[in-house]
Amino acid sequence: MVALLGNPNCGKTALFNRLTGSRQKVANYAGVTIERKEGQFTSPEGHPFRVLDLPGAYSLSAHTPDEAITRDVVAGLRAGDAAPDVVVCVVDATNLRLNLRLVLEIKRLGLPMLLCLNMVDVAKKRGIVIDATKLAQELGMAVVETVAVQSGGEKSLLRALDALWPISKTAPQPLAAIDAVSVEETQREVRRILAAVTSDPHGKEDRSEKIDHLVLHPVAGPVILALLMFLVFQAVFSWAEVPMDMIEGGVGHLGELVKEHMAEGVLRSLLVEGILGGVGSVLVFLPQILILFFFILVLEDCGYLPRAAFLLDRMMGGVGLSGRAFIPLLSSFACAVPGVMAARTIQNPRDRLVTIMIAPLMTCSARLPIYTLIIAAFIPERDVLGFMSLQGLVLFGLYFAGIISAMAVAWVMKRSFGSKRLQPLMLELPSYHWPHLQNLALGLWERARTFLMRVGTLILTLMILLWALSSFPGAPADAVHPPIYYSLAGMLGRGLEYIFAPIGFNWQICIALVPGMAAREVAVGALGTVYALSQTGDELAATLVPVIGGSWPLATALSLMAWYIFAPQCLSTLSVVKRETNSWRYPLLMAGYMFALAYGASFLTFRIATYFTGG
Ligand SMILES: Nc1nc2c(ncn2[C@@H]2O[C@H](COP(=O)(O)OP(=O)(O)OP(=O)(O)O)[C@@H](O)[C@H]2O)c(=O)[nH]1
Ligand SMILES: [Mg+2]
Repeated sequence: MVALLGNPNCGKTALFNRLTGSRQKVANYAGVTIERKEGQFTSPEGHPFRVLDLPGAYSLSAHTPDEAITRDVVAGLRAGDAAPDVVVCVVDATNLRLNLRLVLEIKRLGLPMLLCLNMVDVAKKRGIVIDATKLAQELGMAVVETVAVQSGGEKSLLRALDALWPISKTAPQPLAAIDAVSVEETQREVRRILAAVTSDPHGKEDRSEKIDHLVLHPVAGPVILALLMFLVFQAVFSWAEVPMDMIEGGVGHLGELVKEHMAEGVLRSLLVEGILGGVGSVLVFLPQILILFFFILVLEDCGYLPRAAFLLDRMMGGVGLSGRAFIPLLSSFACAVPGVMAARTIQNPRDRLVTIMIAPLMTCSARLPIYTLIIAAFIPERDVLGFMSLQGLVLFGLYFAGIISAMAVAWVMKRSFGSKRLQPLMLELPSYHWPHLQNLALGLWERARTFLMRVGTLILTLMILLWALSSFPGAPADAVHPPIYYSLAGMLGRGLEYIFAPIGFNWQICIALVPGMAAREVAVGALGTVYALSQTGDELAATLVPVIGGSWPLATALSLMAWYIFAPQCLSTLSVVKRETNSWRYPLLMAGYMFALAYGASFLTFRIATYFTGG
């Protein structure tokens, strides 16, 4: 077993992916990997290797939960995991000064070891010269140069691993032996080695500094950040229009085809109303999700994200959150599950807890379909001030409302959890680089795949289930309502209506809320099925937008949007919170406070909107 170890953001995962052909997440900021990941490969000489990718660590005296994973794995302290046979210590060649301390610490473990000077391409470009032979002598281990982002850039590492074969097992020294050496002593050693092997121990870089001068400027910085965010939401609406129309047209066409060629009956209803109506209405949101992720991936890969964290640190400090919370919160825009897990990189346990608790208030991508559906149905396609689309603006507002409420909740929680001390933000600012196209394409592909998998499995299953519940039992002979009204789902919806009528939800929406607990976007699919089945007579199953646009009052639409800003019911988030906090207390508290907020916000929205629209 080979373990890849090193400081955060030095390219361990990129190297792991290159060796094993896996597709673990690689991005240009510290703290991307937060779990141990295992893979395997066969070396050029045919030896089988197992390899571990680990979270980045600054030192073996772990300060955060993700660093602790790394420490425990290399020291062989993790249950069910033997200590690695070989440690490949990956270092960022442009930042040897910072990286060497960990190398020296790991060396004291006494395990067979290799040093991997990664990012030598960047180092060369910047004129940093490192004498690898000398470094190998100084450290007493083989040193290889790699470029983890180029195909073939891992060859030297493979050769070095083959040279170590066969590898015998060595037990690591106890960690106490490592802690015994003082930090000053280690630093002295680092300086001595640096002086011996490099011509330019500082490795200054001006391009990144120049960009930072503008991007981190106290006035220009926040303006740029705001503009960027704004651009993203505009793009989500305007760029997605054509592909969305195409998908919608395709699904509609398919429905027509089925109707033409199948006799009316249960199976046809399942296919058209259950599957195409439900799954199709979720599927159309693929383009918007991909556009949103295109931007997030580009920002991630070029190195802008930690700068944004830096800019927002003061704002977040105002509510008692550390800038460290930025990346977990940002990940939550994709889905709260990775967001909650990314909170492991936060040192202070209270900060970490507050970050976990507010992560689901960030608008996850599963909410995007609901928002855009309602916006498309109720917000006119108009320009504001000549250049902003009103729809994009409303979407921006909804995301913004999520952020503001998260900040408010954080403020309250910080107060009640009783933690006042604020940790200064210590964040490494990686150098900028152009996004790697391959990375980007892979990231988008992964996103599309996860989404389609979800649609094909979870959502499809729920849709079929919902269709069954909505179709049986059938309507009585003297029915005045569409058959779904008398079905099991109809009864459930009408039962829930007692609870939700005060906030303006009709029984159709109430039905959709239930499967929406498993996955929020299912609510949209469910509305698709419910309304397809609600139609009486021979009407064609029209697309959802005109149907709800014609049948809901505006106040209901606004109230539903407000509901989903908080949308308390996401089972996978609650279960990951249970896992990460190791108790039922916090997931229950989370569900409780979010339900209360959702109900309250919807109630207010509905009442105020009803008042103004004269309902
Ligand atoms: N130019 C260049 N870029 C690299 C190289 N290796 C990695 N990168 C980039 O460096 C960044 C960090 O890579 P990761 O593989 O995520 O780093 P990591 O060590 O796994 O980071 P953590 O998981 O946060 O500890 C990414 O943007 C990569 O594209 C390299 O050899 N050359
Ligand atoms: Mg990594």
